[in-house]
Amino acid sequence: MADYHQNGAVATLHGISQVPARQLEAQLELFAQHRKITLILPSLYSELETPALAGILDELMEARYINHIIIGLDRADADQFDHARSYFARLPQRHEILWNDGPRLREIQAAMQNTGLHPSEPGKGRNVWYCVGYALACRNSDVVALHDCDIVTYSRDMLTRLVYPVANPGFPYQFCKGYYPRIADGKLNGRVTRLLVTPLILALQSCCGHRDYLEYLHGFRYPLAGEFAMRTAILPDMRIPSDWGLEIGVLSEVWRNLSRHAIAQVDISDRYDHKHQPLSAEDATAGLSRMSIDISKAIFRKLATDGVVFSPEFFRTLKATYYRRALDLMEMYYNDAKMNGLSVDRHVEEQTVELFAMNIVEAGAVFLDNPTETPFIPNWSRVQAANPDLMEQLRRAVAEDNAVP
Ligand SMILES: O=C(O)[C@H](O)COP(=O)(O)O
Repeated sequence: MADYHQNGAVATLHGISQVPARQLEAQLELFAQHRKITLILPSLYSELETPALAGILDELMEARYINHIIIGLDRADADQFDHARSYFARLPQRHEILWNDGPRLREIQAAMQNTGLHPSEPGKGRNVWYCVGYALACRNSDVVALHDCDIVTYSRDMLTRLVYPVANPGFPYQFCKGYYPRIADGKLNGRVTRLLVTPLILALQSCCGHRDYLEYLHGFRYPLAGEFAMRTAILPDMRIPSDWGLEIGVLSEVWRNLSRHAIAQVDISDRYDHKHQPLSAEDATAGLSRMSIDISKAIFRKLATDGVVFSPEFFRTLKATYYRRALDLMEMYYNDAKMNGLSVDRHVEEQTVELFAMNIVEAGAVFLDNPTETPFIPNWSRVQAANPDLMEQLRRAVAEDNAVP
């Protein structure tokens, strides 16, 4: 049974739903006549070979309220790009593929490198950043939504609910983040959200005292959800992290740029499952281990800009506080899972918490040792100022790549 609790930090739009999904969709189709909606899909070529993306396309074919779909394609050679073009051809909406590894976009990336504004590392952040630049260059959208391409439990109702709050002209929201429980095969998932982000925020609240930013972050029911929608007008000023801090980085940018009254989160599904990354306990440069370090750094950096002073002693105390909080939460997750007929492996969860505790100290050390590190890719307003032609070059390059042979 869904509740209707509001935490006061950001508006929460629940899934108590007495409104049939098709009715919500019909309303959205009306709003979409005046607020054009673009969907960004950051994808790896390998995802085209999965049933998850095929299922997403089946659903998107019926999403008539979407005006334009922009697919950011990473790790594809020429043959794979050709295959991607025929793969996505069944979408009835206008759509283009950004072939990030193709010669035309490579040339643009090289030109960007000369201005010193190029994203430092490849990955989802860079992919999304180019898609955002292309969406702005097209000048044909009022709302932009984004979601991952590995969602196994996808239905277009998720997209409808995600977009609705920013497309409805009667609502004040400029940014909306999705939330849901990550459960599958009788298991409680969402390991980084449950075992790192929530206890880390609680520990930081204990160590730093009250901070509006921490209260805001804690208000999100699934802060790592990759599903969000926003008014296009806020995109040019948004800096996007190139590493795994993408989701937290976007929330931080929204906190900096918008009033709280303009921010919402929405229940988009009763159940969510996706591709699971390995924990990668042996290798801190991969899997959830790397993710936990990038996310911790993203939060520390944001707090530093809010005046928090860090030291090695602080991080030692934080680690101890985090560990205690995480163990307390583990108990709660365990009992919650049990009562709902789900399972949680307490031993594995505890090992995960031990790894995350070490990674918090590691992230703190990296933060202290690299005071000038900026993993943010510059926002498009700055890129426009540095190179006013770039957006148009990007638009032309994508048009040529996608032109019928
Ligand atoms: O959301 C998360 O916590 C991470 O993406 C990991 O998710 P998983 O445990 O469901 O793989």
